[in-house]
Amino acid sequence: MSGAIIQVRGLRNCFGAQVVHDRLDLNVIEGEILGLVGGSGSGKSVLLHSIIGLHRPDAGEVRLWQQDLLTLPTAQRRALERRMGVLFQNGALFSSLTVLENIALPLVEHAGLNRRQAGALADIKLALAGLPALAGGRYPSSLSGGMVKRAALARALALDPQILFLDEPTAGLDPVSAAAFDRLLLTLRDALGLTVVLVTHDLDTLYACCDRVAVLGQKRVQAVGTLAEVAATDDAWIRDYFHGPRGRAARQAVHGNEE
Ligand SMILES: Nc1ncnc2c1ncn2[C@@H]1O[C@H](COP(=O)(O)OP(=O)(O)OP(=O)(O)O)[C@@H](O)[C@H]1O
Repeated sequence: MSGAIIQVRGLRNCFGAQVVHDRLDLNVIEGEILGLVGGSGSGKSVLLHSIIGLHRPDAGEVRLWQQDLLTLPTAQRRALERRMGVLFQNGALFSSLTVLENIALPLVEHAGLNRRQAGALADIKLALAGLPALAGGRYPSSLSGGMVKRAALARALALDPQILFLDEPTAGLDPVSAAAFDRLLLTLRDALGLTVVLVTHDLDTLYACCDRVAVLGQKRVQAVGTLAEVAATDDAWIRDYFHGPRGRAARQAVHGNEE
């Protein structure tokens, strides 16, 4: 792992009188899978949206590859955006398009491919996300939850991003599908050299996939480091989260009973 590919400095986000983030700092290291965790409403999604330029912070700075997305001229901003893939919480696929058309869309719109070329590449992304070719002709509403996540992942990978952002990718999946998604993520990271930022409540995903974890709370990053480092932090929420029954079960599933 080399330097920080994402630097968040002094981030402040407010909605009316509600302060969600205040002087929040975070680094994401190239090649890592970083898990973002924290209680409901701690601002994980708002942080993700701030990083990808969907939400303009009230103060502070987000630098991606040393550049501030929000101050770049449009063409440069678009170029930087193409280096990021995003899987939103509900998949956010267009319901009136087939899965293949959903994946091909960014290739037509942002990479300037014709429909035939985009379709051929979309087929490859579909396979990369572990979906059978037949799924390409189906509409999102006819897919299982796990397949929707994979279709959304295929679309997020359409433009060969270097950073992948995932907002609760395993939410709503049964444990077997969630574990399969975790394995797919690790395979893709290793094969494609991706950097991954992952918002999750899923302790199994954290233990199975993440190199580091950042815990949001009290408007900041309360702790960041390896799972072992973060789990050892003296903080009430972290203690309950990592050392409660679910945390113990997730840790044992990966490490056995050695602790
Ligand atoms: N567009 C908005 N307008 C007003 N308030 C917002 C908006 N977006 C987020 N918030 C508020 O900001 C806070 C943080 O929201 P966010 O969705 O980032 O939390 P989260 O940590 O992702 O929560 P969860 O784990 O429940 O998904 C919440 O109190 C939310 O109501």
